[in-house]
Amino acid sequence: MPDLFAAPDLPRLAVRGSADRYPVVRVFCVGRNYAAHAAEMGNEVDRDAPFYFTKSPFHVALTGATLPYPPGTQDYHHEMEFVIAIGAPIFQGTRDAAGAAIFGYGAGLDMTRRDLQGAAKDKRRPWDLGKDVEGSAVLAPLTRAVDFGPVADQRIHLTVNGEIRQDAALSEMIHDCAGIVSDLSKFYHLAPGDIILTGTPAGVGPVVAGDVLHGEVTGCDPVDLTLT
Ligand SMILES: CC(=O)CC(=O)C(=O)O
Repeated sequence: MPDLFAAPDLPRLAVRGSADRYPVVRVFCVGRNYAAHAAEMGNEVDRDAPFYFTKSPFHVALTGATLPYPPGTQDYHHEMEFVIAIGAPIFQGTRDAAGAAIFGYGAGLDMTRRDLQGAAKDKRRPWDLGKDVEGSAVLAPLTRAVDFGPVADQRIHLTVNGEIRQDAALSEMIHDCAGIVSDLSKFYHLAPGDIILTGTPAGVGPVVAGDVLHGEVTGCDPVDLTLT
C-alpha cells in the first residue's frame, strides 16, 4: 500500500577513512556533564548518574550547514560536545559491555534556545522547545573507536568567528563514555543508529545571524555551522 506522503530519509554521517555511512536513528543528550558548565548555569552536578534529554533525528544538520537563526528565540546558544555513536545492541550492560558497544566518536553542536530552556525550567516544564530545535544537532563525520583510541584528555574546543569560546579536555567529563552508555542502557535498548551527545564544557554563549562556528575534538573531524 502506498505511503500517504514522502517520509524524510534519516540523516547519514560519514565515517572517517571509509565510504560507509552511519544512519542516525535516535539522538540522546547528556546534561551537566562538566562541573564548570554546571556552575556557569548556576547548577550542581549529579555525580551519581547522568540525566538525559532527546532530539529528533530529523533535527540533525550535517557539518558545514548554513542555517537560519531559528524562530522563537532571542538567545540562541552554542554548546560544543563530544559525540558517541553506538555500534552494537546493548541493554542493561556493564561498563565493559558499554565500551565494547561503542562504534565511534565525533564532534557535535547542541544548539539551544537558552531563553526558552530557562522559561521551561522556571515553570518545571519539559525542555523540548529549548533543545529540540530544527537543525540544532549539528554532527561531524565519525571516527571509529579503534582509530580514536582511549578517550583521555583530548582537547574539545569551539571558536565563533575565529574567537575561542569553549576549551576543555574530555577528561573533565563527570560521567565517562562507558558510564554514560551503561547507564542509558538501563532505560533503552540501545542499538546501532543511536547517537549520544555527552554534554558541553564551560563557555556557552549566544550567537547571532552571520556567525561562523567551528568546533574541534582532537582525533575527530571538525564540526562547522554558519548562521544566516
Ligand atoms: C544546562 C544545559 O543546557 C544542559 C546541557 O545541554 C549540557 O549541560 O550540556
